[in-house]
Parts: sequence; C-alpha cells; structure tokens
Amino acid sequence: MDGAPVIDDGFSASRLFNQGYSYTYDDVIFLPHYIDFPTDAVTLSTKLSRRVALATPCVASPMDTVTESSMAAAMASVGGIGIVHSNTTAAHQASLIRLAKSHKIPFTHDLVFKRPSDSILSAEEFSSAPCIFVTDLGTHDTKVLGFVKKSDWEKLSDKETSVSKYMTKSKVMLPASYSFEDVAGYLVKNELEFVPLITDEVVNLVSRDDVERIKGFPKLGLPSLGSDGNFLVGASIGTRESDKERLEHLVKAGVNVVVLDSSQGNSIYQIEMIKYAKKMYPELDLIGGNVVTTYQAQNLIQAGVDGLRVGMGSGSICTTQEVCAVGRGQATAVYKVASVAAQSDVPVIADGGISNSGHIVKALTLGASTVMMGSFLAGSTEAPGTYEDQGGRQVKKYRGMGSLEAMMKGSDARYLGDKAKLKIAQGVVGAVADKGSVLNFIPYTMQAVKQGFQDLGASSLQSAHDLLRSGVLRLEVRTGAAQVEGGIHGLVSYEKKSF
Ligand SMILES: NC(=O)C1=CN([C@@H]2O[C@H](COP(=O)(O)OP(=O)(O)OC[C@H]3O[C@@H](n4cnc5c(N)ncnc54)[C@H](O)[C@@H]3O)[C@@H](O)[C@H]2O)C=CC1
Ligand SMILES: O=c1[nH]c(=O)c2[nH+]cn([C@@H]3O[C@H](COP(=O)(O)O)[C@@H](O)[C@H]3O)c2[nH]1
Ligand SMILES: [K+]
Repeated sequence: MDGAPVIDDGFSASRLFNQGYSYTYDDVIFLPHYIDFPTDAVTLSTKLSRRVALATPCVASPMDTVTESSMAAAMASVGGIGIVHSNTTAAHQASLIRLAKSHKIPFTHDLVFKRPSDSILSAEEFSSAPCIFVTDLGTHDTKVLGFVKKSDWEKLSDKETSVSKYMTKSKVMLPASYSFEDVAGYLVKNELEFVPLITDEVVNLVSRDDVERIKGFPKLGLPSLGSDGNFLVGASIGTRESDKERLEHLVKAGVNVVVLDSSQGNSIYQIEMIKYAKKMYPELDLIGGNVVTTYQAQNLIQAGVDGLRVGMGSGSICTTQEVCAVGRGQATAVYKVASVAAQSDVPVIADGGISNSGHIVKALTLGASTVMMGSFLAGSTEAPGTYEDQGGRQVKKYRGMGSLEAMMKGSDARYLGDKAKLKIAQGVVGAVADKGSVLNFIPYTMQAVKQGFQDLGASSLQSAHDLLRSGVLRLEVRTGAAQVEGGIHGLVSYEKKSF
C-alpha cells in the first residue's frame, strides 16, 4: 500500500507544523496506515550520532539523579546508552565511566569500603549493597581483606567494634570480565550469597537476589558495545575553559560520545568548544544542543556536530519557558530540527517530555533517531540515590540540573564561578515513583513502541521517516476533548497495569 490516500484525509507533517502553533506530543495524533508485517518484524535500531549505532533508541539524560555508572551499564545492556552527568569533578565523572565500562554485568552496586579499624554505626551503610568490603586503606583500590554482611553486623552487641574483629575473611572473587550467566552459575554451584567482581580492584558484586531479579526480566536484545567489547558510555561537558580539561579526562576514561550540555546550544561558547573538540579528538562523536529551531541546528551542524539534542523547556522538571519565555513545543521542535538535520545526515535526540511509550513513537516518527529521558528513568533501581517512603509510596529524588539545589552542588563552575552572583533557577527538585529496573521496563516499553510503528506501517525508523517526509504519514491536532477521549475516562475506578 504505497502513496497518500486518494481522498484528502488528515494533514501531512509539513502542513500541520507550519501553522504558527507550537505543538507537543499530546497535541498531535497519527492516523493509522496499513499493516503488512508482524510486530516482531519492526526494528528500532538507530544512530545516536554519526558513528554511534544503537539497537534501542533510548538515552539516559546527563542529570545527577539519572545517569551514573549503574544507569550507564544498564542502558547499554538493553541496547541504549547512558550519558554520565558532569555535575561533579572531572576525575569522578571519569571514574563513573570507567566503572560502567569495566564489567559485563548490566548493573552495579554502590560499594562501601572500610578500613580494618573502622566500625559500622548505622544499618543505612548497607542500603546500597548486601555487604561492606574491608580493604587495607578503606578504598576501592587497596587490598581486599574481607567483608561484613548485614546479618553479621545486626548480631553485634557493640556497634563500635572494629570491622576486622568480625569480618569474614574470604578470597573468593571473580574477574569482572565474567558474563552474567557465568557469575550466576558460580553462585549457585558454590552456594554463595554473593560474589565480588574485580579488575585490579573491587568494581562490583553480584548477589543471589540480583540473579533471581534478572532472571524474571524479558530477554535482553543486543547490548551496546564498543569495538573493545566494553559497554558504550557517553558523558556530558559544559562550554567553559575548564571543560577542555574535563574532556581530556573523559577521553582517557574511554568515553564513546560526548554531549555538550546547554539549554541554548547556539552560542559562541558552544561553537568554539565544538571546533576545539573536533580538532583535538577528531575520532570522538560530539553531540551539540540543545536546539529547537532550524537556525540553531544549522549553526551547530556547520560547526561540525555529529548529533543534535532537541528540547527547550519540555522536560518534566524544567521551568525555562516559564522563567525565560523561550523554548518550543516538543513535537514541533523535533519535527523542525530533524527536517533540517536529515539533510546533513545528522541524527537527532528528542530530549525531554517523554512520559509514555506513545510519546516515544511520536518523537521517533517525527524525525528523531533516539529519545533522551530523565523522569522516565529516575525512579528505576539503576538511578542514583536510594528510595524513600513518601506517604506509603517508594520514591526517588529527581531534580533539574538548573534547580538551585543542583547548581549549588560542589563543582558547578557554570554558576558558582560566574561573576554575577544572582542565581535564577530554571528547574525544580521533586521525586518520582519506584519503577523497578530499567532492564525490565525498557524492553516492555520498546515492545509497545514496535506496536505503534506497526499501526503506522513503519517497520523501521528509516521507514517511519520516509512516510513522514513523503507526506504518506497523516496526522492531526487533537482538541482538548479528543485528548480526554484518548485517555482513560468515565470509570469509577481502575487499575492501570501496562505489563
Ligand atoms: N533542555 C532544557 O530545556 C534545559 C536544560 N537545562 C539543563 O540545565 C543545565 C544548565 O544549563 P544552562 O544553564 O543552559 O548551562 P550553560 O552552561 O549552557 O549556560 C549557563 C550560562 O553560562 C554561560 N556560558 C556558557 N559557557 C560560557 C563561557 N565559556 N564563557 C562565559 N559564559 C558562558 C551561558 O551563556 C549561560 O548564560 C544543563 O544540564 C541543561 O541541560 C536547563 C534549562 C533548560
Ligand atoms: O529547564 C530545565 N531546567 C532544568 O533544571 C533541567 N534539567 C534538565 N533539563 C532537561 O530536561 C530533560 C529531562 O526531561 P524529562 O524529565 O521530561 O525526561 C533533560 O534531558 C534536560 O534537557 C532541564 N530543563
Ligand atoms: K516543562
């Protein structure tokens, strides 16, 4: 079934997005087309940037409540990628990249280390891993002497006792290069509760609970691996002079792609940084942004970016449009920028405003090659931070990188280094509900996205983009009432379970 319908029905994207309105995902709806293939025939393989290919079009945002090593490892293991945030020292950001890349297991625990003479005073110290390691100097890179399990610590009457007095001395460790299946088999065969994974230092551990948890998840697709066989990991930098040194640290840590992180990427600072990075590291893919207009996009493409990040004010924690009156509805922004980027073969990331699988279908069909997510991922086990009880619900903190709290954190030279002392927030601090593991909900979400593609008659991102640009894809704006109709309505009560 080729070609547009004989009788005019719906609008082409070029007509719909040229009426002077800023539309977002919920405003628009696609008309179904023709199905001549099964859902499983849909492939979502894509490009993050010119030279970085992914099997899954999902990217974890460079935010300090979203992407550190656990998220980066998990996203890569489901075929996506995580961009490690830069709201920390360059050395720490580099160590997060190394950690994510150092093993084959799709998750990492935040490990705690003690010196032999230290004591453990609070049960909270066990909140991020099932045991605490005892090493020569209490650091991750000194000789391992033993470990303390929570159950052993609980039995202790005097909590001030130094750990060396009651730790288990064990030499059982496995190389971090072991696959998940190998480690799982080892735990069962040797009836162990957990086992540390090491390179020349302890980098992770796997427990029987981890194994059980992961066995129940949908089978993973192709992981994102570099030519060295390690997980692909990205990182963000800013556009200050100090970011040049940061970039050097990241490159040394093996970063696979770098995102220039700014709300308004079309600046002299960013263009100079693009030129610098391209000259210093021609092999490294560089993603510019954020942009929402064709003019901004053209400028950054001309400066040499390998990818563009699209979105201004569309994020769930963003107040930019409210504070600065600048931005664009995300559906319009993605369509416009992707239209111009496609002419130069520059892949586009639709960043922000994703809260369900339908938004992902819309972003990808309107021309994006990947979606970048913050709030969608921030409630997962792999996001930094621990769960807290909020009115009987387990929640994790999620905050904007332009919130006062994030700006005040440690090293943020972008703000604290500024001569002007007046700081204006462009984001908020909040919390999101526990969603379980990304290893579980990303595969389900991608299955839902494939169903959307099937309804559109698109078996790949390329075919969706072809339908869009040829005008075969038809769409309409939904009125307020149509949006209500499209949601759940008229029920006294309901339970929403997606998978
Ligand atoms: N996507 C979005 O809608 C938004 C995202 N954010 C996030 O918040 C964080 C901060 O974003 P921004 O405030 O846009 O950061 P930014 O670093 O791009 O800009 C901060 C300020 O520093 C200035 N600046 C940058 N480089 C400079 C240099 N070399 N010399 C002198 N001045 C320089 C900029 O012009 C701007 O006034 C990022 O993580 C960003 O992703 C914030 C607001 C909106
Ligand atoms: O206006 C803003 N103020 C902020 O403080 C802020 N922090 C992040 N971001 C952007 O929001 C994206 C994540 O959005 P979602 O939670 O909707 O996925 C991210 O990927 C960013 O593009 C911010 N925007
Ligand atoms: K917003």
